[in-house]
Amino acid sequence: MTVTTAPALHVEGLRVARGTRTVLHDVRLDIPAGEVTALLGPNGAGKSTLVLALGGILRPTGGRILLGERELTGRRPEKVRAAGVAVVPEGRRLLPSLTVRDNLHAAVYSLGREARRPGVEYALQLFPELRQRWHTPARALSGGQQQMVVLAQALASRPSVLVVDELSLGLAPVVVKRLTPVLADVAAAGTAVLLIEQFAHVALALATTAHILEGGRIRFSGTAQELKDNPDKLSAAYLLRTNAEDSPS
Ligand SMILES: Nc1ncnc2c1ncn2[C@@H]1O[C@H](COP(=O)(O)OP(=O)(O)OP(=O)(O)O)[C@@H](O)[C@H]1O
Repeated sequence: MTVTTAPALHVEGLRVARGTRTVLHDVRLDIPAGEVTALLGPNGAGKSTLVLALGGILRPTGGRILLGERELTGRRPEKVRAAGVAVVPEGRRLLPSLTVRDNLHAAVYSLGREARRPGVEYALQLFPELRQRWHTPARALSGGQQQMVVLAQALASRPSVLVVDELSLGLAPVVVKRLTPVLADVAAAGTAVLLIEQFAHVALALATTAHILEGGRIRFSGTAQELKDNPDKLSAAYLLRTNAEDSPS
């Protein structure tokens, strides 16, 4: 596989408010090309807020977001996306009455004419199962297939950076096992992948570097191996759950 050197995403001193309350304080993260970085943390830690800020949906009140040398802070979502940062927010929905084909075509519509077809082809190489469901309306797909289309939509733009919020939420372990190698392959091909998970085992199995966000602050940054070797460093007990049956209902 050809490894390209995509720029890394750098987050420095990021501060983000929801309403009048600051929920992210001085967040610093590097998301390097060519690997998966995990961001773990309990409910309400601010993970989804960070994802929305990275995607340009929430405007930071302080700090910077850089793609390589390029300033993305305060840019609108379409500009962020055009710069090469694809964000899959938690619970992203497809257009239910549109087919897989039309959902994918809608996602690549804003790309240049030449990039559309190769983008869709690339996404279908990663998820060949979608060819069999090509003319199926999204509402008739299983949860796992819907998540595949959502990831395919993000990957069809061949992003330099892919941010995925709660990949495994609501999915059966067998489906998660199907999806996670795709993220590993995408990273191995040179993309910077940030995987946000409430359940540590999924993310730590893929990640090189891991961060723990708690109360809107980064409490740990180190190797994923360090967290696997020292589970006590995962400060919230439920981060240690090892399968979906343990998920809080
Ligand atoms: N729309 C909103 N308006 C005001 N406060 C919000 C809003 N959305 C989230 N918050 C608050 O911001 C903080 C961070 O929430 P966020 O959703 O980013 O956390 P999270 O780590 O993604 O948790 P979860 O896994 O539960 O989504 C929480 O205290 C939450 O109550």
